[in-house]
Amino acid sequence: MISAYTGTQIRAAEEPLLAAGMGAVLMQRASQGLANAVIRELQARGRKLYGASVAVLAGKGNNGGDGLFAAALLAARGVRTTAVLTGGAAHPEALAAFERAGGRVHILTDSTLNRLTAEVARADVVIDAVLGTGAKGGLRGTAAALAGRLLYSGLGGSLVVACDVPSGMDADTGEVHAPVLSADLTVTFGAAKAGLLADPGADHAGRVHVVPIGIEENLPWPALRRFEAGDLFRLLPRPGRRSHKYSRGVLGVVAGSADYPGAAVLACRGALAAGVGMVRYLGPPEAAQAVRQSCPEVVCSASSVADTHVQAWLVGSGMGPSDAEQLQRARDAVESGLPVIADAGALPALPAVLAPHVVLTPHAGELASLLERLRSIPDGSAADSRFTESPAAESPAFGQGADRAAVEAHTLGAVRYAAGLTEATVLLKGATTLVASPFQDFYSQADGVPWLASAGSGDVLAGIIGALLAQLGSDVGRFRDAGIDPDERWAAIAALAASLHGLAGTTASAGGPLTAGRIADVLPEVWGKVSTLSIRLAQERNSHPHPLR
Ligand SMILES: NC(=O)C1=CN([C@@H]2O[C@H](COP(=O)(O)OP(=O)(O)OC[C@H]3O[C@@H](n4cnc5c(N)ncnc54)[C@H](OP(=O)(O)O)[C@@H]3O)[C@@H](O)[C@H]2O)[C@@H](O)CC1
Ligand SMILES: [K+]
Repeated sequence: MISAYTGTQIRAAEEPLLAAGMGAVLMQRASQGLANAVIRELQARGRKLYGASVAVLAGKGNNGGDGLFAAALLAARGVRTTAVLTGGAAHPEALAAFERAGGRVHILTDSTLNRLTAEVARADVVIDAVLGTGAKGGLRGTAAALAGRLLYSGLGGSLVVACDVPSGMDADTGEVHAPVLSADLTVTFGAAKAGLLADPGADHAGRVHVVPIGIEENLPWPALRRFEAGDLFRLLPRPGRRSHKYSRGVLGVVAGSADYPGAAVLACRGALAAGVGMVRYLGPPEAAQAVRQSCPEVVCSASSVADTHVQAWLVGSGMGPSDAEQLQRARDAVESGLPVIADAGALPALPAVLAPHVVLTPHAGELASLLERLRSIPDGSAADSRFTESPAAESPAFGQGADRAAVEAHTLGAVRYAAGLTEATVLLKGATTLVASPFQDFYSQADGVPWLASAGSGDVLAGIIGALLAQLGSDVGRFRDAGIDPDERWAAIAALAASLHGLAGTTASAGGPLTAGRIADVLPEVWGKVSTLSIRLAQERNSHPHPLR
């Protein structure tokens, strides 16, 4: 499991060490880790250190200090190093060390902007050390102009390495203040920052590499977590010798419509591939017919929710506002008190306030609509009072209303806000999938590939979540043993499903396009390989000195 923290949490964890006079030691560890990472990248590209060129963009704070100390270490190894001071001043000791090591220093001003842009663009490696966790907002003035020009003209073959965070990215939330240099690699100190694991920050972070600096014991409960293969291996269900189809979990599926029978098929295929003991499908004849043809394993009927014995429900995929009977079933499923995954068409039809065992799975547009609907609920309901108390309500993105772009720019805030308002578990689909529990536990999974953005992919994900809810929903001990609060297991289950879906999508794509049905086809094989994968990742971690964790 990878744990990520806000910049504020990291700074608080540093505090006791700073008070003990260890600030310089922390910086030395950080800059050594950064320099090592740059050396590894150059060597991986077959470059000799002697003669390679590194440009460091250094702000006036400690982030710039890390960059300058790292560049000094590189200069001592024969790397040609140039520092561009973006804030006039620089961390004094780091600047002195850099100059002693033979680095060249330039001050960024309006008159040096053109020349320095060209010089930086020629470097083999650009270290972005303008702003770190102490930043307020994004790059300003000539620093913004330099970044803008580098982005506009392209950095050619330069490798961009962000020091701690890409400058202009909010370490807490992943929000970005343009212009931000997109990094190939972010070398981050102490622990991963939450913003690196949430879009749009993750878009700019590249690979994330954590350098331990000795604050680990002071870290609090993480702001965000990410499951890895080993966690999947530990948490995914496996049938016992005496298991039977009912004990392994039965999922009820209320999905599809006469217009969209395919959604019902894909949801059922996702569920079957994710190990559920049995699927019972309820829906209109057109969709039931399609399900029977594609999935003879599924038991189809037109009965009511009350008459159908299951452990969990999947509702909403492929349903529209005019599918009155299906929508009533969706509401009945939520009323039943059983775990529910509510997707697509069900989202606008459910009560405003739900419960943690209801998992909502909107994409950004659907989440914006949901937030708008909740905003318009009259009469100071419970949801309304939380709206004004929520930190996200202070954000211009949500205080004045939400649209798709606002949600995409503030994914972590949006998902947190939605979970708080609805009291449900909310999974926001995207390149990085975020899950928030109403108790404010967060997961981020990014196991997939862009090809997963295809029609029907979300229906398969709904099926996988439903299958895991049916199998794991009552298995409180499994989560407690893994250090997950049992009350938070719904978010963990949704994150596990998102991870499986991403891994299966990656396998189904094999570097090229995929169709949604293929995700379900390869899922059993991916599930089987999770244990092998977890062992391989553990081996890689042991051979790699500073893994992301
Ligand atoms: N604490 C430690 O011991 C360790 C810290 N570490 C490192 O320190 C980093 C945090 O350092 P930091 O706190 O100095 O803040 P940092 O991110 O460099 O920037 C703040 C500076 O920039 C300024 N500024 C602010 N916003 C601005 C803007 N938009 N545009 C322009 N300027 C802006 C602000 O000045 P102000 O405006 O407040 O006068 C201030 O001078 C952290 O990310 C990690 O890399 C590691 O070495 C481990 C040990
Ligand atoms: K930075």
